[in-house]
Amino acid sequence: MKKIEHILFVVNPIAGDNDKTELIHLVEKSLEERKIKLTIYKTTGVNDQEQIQQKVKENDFDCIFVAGGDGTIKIVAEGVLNEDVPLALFPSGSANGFALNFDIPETPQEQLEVALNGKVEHIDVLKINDHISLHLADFGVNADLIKNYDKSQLRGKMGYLMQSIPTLMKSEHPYTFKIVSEETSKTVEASVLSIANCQKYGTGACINPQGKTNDGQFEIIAFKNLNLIEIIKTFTDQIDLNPDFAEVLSVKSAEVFCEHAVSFQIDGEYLGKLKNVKVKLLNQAIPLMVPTFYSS
Ligand SMILES: Nc1ncnc2c1ncn2[C@@H]1O[C@H](COP(=O)(O)OP(=O)(O)OP(=O)(O)O)[C@@H](O)[C@H]1O
Repeated sequence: MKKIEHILFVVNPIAGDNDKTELIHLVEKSLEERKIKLTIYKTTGVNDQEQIQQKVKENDFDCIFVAGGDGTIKIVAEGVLNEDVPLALFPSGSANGFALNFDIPETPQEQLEVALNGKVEHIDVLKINDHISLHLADFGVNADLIKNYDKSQLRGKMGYLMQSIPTLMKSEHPYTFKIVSEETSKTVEASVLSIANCQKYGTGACINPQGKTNDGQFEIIAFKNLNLIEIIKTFTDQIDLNPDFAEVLSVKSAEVFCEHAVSFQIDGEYLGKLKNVKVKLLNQAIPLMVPTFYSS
């Protein structure tokens, strides 16, 4: 990586409902000591992607620091997809599932060390219909949960937990999906059909143990039932998913058709009920700062 001279720091002030003043001071002080120029952009929730794109076009940033949750990372990544500027993560949202996949450390000091002295990993990105997915998309019960979470007042993990039982009671799973790809064409019944670029959800559940974020492939995983024991196992260091619980397909592109419209979410954003999605992989499209010990 070339010498760092100018950094853009995108901060979502409301993400995770936590105060980011200390983090901003830490970054300001450290960069000043290193004589690195810093531009801070605080998101407003309106036209953030366009504003960030504009700043990136007008400046020659060497890295973009992002403080927020998965939603903020996505806004930034989508906006600078073709710019080849590495992103560095300061996870501070209520959902930080994407960062969890790259061993990003917990403290802001350590995160800053990765941002400045880590290594660059180029990661795959999925294009699903007209959207970008960095992390995990799915049809079914989890998308229903995200819809219900969005409508509720309670944020964070507790908000998800509170919605889980009512969601399970109301969802009409399992659903029937037809998956068509270069590699295969098959019909599956599933409660959740995941389209996975990464391994882990923000809860830490590893639903795609085979997933590598730079191998030019992604996984489609049909969770045939919501077996509690198997779900608990996804929180442990399991090697593989039980085939009676989940069927995994590794593909390079795919189209998914649903018998009836089913709830769908991408990276935590609910997109409504859909009958069909087309998925294309953009190989190693995003440069990301990761710890030097990280191995994909
Ligand atoms: N200043 C702001 N005021 C209100 N909304 C904002 C602001 N800045 C960004 N946003 C919105 O925050 C969302 C992204 O939040 P992000 O996912 O990063 O954090 P989060 O705490 O995990 O969020 P959530 O609890 O909704 O999952 C986007 O929808 C974005 O438009």
